[in-house]
Amino acid sequence: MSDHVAKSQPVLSMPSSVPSNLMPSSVTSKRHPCSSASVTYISRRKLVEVVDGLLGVMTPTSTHIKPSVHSDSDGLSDEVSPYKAWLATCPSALTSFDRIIASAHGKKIALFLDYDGTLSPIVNDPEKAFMSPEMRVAVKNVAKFFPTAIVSGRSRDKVFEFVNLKELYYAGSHGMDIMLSSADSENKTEDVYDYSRNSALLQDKEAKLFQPASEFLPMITEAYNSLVEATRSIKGANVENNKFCVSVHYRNVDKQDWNSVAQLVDDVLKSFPRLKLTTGRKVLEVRPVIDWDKGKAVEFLLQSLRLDDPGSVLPIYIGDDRTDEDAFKVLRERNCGYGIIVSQVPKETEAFYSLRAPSEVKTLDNFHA
Ligand SMILES: O=P(O)(O)OC[C@H]1O[C@H](O[C@H]2O[C@H](CO)[C@@H](O)[C@H](O)[C@H]2O)[C@H](O)[C@@H](O)[C@@H]1O
Repeated sequence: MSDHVAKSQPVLSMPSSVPSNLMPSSVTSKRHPCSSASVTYISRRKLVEVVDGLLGVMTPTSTHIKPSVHSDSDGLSDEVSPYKAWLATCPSALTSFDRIIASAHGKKIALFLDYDGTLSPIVNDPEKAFMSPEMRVAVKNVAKFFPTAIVSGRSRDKVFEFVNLKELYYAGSHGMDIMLSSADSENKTEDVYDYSRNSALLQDKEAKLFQPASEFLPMITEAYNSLVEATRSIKGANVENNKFCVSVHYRNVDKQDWNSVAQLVDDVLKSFPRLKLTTGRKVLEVRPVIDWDKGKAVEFLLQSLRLDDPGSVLPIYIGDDRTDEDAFKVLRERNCGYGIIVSQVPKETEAFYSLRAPSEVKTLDNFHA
């Protein structure tokens, strides 16, 4: 898909949680048009139905979820598997369903979803990481009840192309490209931001875009070109431009060349002291040195959408990767809501709960709005 966002969208005012080094001097924060207007209070029964769907918990007649003895254990019996031991510290969100529902009682849920490895299974070709139609229906249904945001390392356009649901909020480039509007809010004009940050850009009726690394765009493009050139000779290496960050994939590279990829990337970065390197699932991520990550993006979204009262909102973030740990940590430190890690193997994590695979994240079959 092309750009699903009008090119002239204004840049958002930053809420007070934004670090002062990223805060422009003349920001005025006001109620955002997409604030709690789009949030629906729902009954406990409905909440159970929705979260039940979200977590893929099946009704007694359902056959979608396999029993908890897992085929991908280390070959030991289930009683002694490291996975089972890990579940003691990071329990399955499926078996903890009642507890999650109990903590959501009387609150709105705000849902944050990573994309790769969470909504779509990990595949060799990043261009083919499609989300299943069933998953799309599931997310669509959940978003009818909960404000729902996708928080991805992909470019915002790319992840929108995959998810293709206008009713969601999207944060691309690991949260460095946030669009704060959904289809629901697009026609609303009654709540208007004070666009005091940049009068040239902010005369529009709706503030929608927040891009804390916008000044890095030319540098990222330059780094992308250098990385493509530098890794050209490595068979299977693939460089992906995620707008405010760059992914260098080595999933399809012969294992003996992995070090060469890392070395080449490191060499390129020597010319870009304002870019840093992080790692993901068989991917090296090059991004600006600014203090911004998925955790900050979640805080920003909660505050901008007026969902930052822990007494009335329960944020839930589901993700599978290291970059999602920043968001898990924020929820843990704020003592509000839960991180849910998607993993088939034990991992050190800040998440409270776990799910084994996107198939367990999927909601929908038993969801009835
Ligand atoms: O934050 P996410 O939405 O999880 O994005 C993180 C990275 O995901 C993608 O790479 C990963 O998934 C690919 C497709 O399954 C897989 O081939 C790759 O090995 C994984 O690292 C995406 O391509 C990256 O740009 C994202 O940064």
